[in-house]
Amino acid sequence: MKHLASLNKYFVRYKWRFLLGLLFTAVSIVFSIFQPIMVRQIFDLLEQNLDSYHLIDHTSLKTAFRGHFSAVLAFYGVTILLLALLSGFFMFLQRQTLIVMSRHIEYDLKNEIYEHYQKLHLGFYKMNRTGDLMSRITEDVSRVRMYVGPAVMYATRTIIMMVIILWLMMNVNAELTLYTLSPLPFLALTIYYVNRIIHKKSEKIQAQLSNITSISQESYSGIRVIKSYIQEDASAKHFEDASEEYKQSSISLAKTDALYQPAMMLMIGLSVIITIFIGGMQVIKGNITVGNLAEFVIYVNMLTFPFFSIGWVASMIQRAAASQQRINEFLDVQPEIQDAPNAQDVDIKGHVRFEDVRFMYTHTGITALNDFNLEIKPGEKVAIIGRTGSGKTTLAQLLIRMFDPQQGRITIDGIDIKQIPLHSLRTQISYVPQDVFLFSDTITNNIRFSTPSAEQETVQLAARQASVEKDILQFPAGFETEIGERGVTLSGGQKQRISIARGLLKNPNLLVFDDCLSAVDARTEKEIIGNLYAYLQHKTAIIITHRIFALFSFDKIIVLDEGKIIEQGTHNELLANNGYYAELYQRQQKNEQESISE
Ligand SMILES: Nc1ncnc2c1ncn2[C@@H]1O[C@H](COP(=O)(O)OP(=O)(O)OP(=O)(O)O)[C@@H](O)[C@H]1O
Repeated sequence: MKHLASLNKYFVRYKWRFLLGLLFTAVSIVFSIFQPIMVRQIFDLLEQNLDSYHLIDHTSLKTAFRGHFSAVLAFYGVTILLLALLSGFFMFLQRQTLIVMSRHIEYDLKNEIYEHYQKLHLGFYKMNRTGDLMSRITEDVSRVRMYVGPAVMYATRTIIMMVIILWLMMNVNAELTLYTLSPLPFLALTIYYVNRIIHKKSEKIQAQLSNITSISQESYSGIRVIKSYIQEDASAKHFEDASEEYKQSSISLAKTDALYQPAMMLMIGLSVIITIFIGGMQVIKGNITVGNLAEFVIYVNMLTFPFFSIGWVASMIQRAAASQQRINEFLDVQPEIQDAPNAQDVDIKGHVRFEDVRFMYTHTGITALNDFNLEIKPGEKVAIIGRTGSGKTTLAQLLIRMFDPQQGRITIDGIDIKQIPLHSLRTQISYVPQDVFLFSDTITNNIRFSTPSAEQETVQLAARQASVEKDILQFPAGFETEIGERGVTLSGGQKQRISIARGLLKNPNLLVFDDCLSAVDARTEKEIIGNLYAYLQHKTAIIITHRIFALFSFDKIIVLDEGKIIEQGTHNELLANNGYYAELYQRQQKNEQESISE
């Protein structure tokens, strides 16, 4: 329950709506309470006047009596109808305030979680599964909404109603009240337990349903592999098994559900029978009137829903508390990468230094960089080459502070990057990642992602510089072509070049290209390198690559192995060195010659 306390700030935020909702609830209940009182008065009137009516022996007097009595009854009937309408109207207002408030809270909470997710460091995403992140922002928030909306609404309704009705009943006859209410706590308990069983079963069904969804999603996206390995039958069997489990659980839930209503009706029926039986005896003894008995039967009916709500609300609160606990676990995680308190904006020129940097991925214990030192002067172009897993990407990630090194420091223009606000640092560095990620949107919007305010011409220029403009213009919708699941399927090389265009559009002084030409053919690679040469003239660039770009005259080439620099120098110096670089170069030359002769 303590976990739900973190939601109190929302009740404070929407206090007027909340208080108004409570007021409407109370008013609606008061109007509904008058109805049994009026019924009692009708019955009592009938009881008191029936004997006198029978004693009248004059026909015209009898007719006048009946006329008068009918008018009284009509008055009561209309009043009861009006009361019911008023009660219903205020109930409508109560839902309009409390349920609408819960929708506002749901919206705020989702945004709070989403914004928090955005601030969290990459390590957090490595530690938690995407499905888990998603279910907290969707399913858990929905359960919490059930608490801030319907549960709060029914709980307040129940409390107010029970207090008023119990007071009224006790005033009439305490003994009858106790007898009448005796089955109702069992009703609350039954509802509570049946609800728990239903929820457990529903959760199992939900998990099975998402399993079915992911099985089908995987088989649709992997349909080419399934077909090429002729695994259609196996795939169908896999789906059928999952569906069978789902069917069994759904049938089991339907059986429990079927118990729900009869159990409720049984308890209500029991209360009514007890009321009529014990109440009847009290009427005979003269302790209460027939009107009181009628009033009691209505009270019992009015109380059944509140008692039913107790069980329902209790299980709703339990589920919401568990969900809020899960949400709080994430909300309590502090981003490891944060702005230093004294961080100051700077205009980055591009003088980069790694000083004795050591970095280990804490969750795996892998040391990706060790005693790493490197200086890149403004305007220099540096290539980073090395075997797979040698730490090249890690180096780039450290520069844009996706992670912070455990030892040593990285400076830009002489300032420790921890002293530069994250936003300023990342705005002034273009990082073109190894894994291309394009959104299901138009090509223009994908390129513009790095600079939302960019003009269309600038977007087109960036595409030209990344040698992808011609490809884009071949599509009927050109730059407005939709890409992604329902749009055009791009080749790996086209995707990489769009990703490069996105990086170039930012036009910063410092750029990092992380192996982003791996899917591009040799001719296009030459073209892009030619374009980059002009583009990068006065900029600092780090180009991470598996291939040697002999055409690009790098100021420095760094060869990494197991997180350490094993060679560095210019192209010619490294060839003369006859080490890993020279070996890689010779292998590459040989491959190129072989492919030409083929
Ligand atoms: N997010 C991560 N969590 C844990 N370990 C990681 C992570 N990313 C990389 N590593 C490990 O750190 C080491 C360096 O990886 P890194 O990606 O920097 O190498 P790389 O030289 O860029 O490799 P490649 O050329 O294949 O991209 C590798 O052993 C890798 O397994």
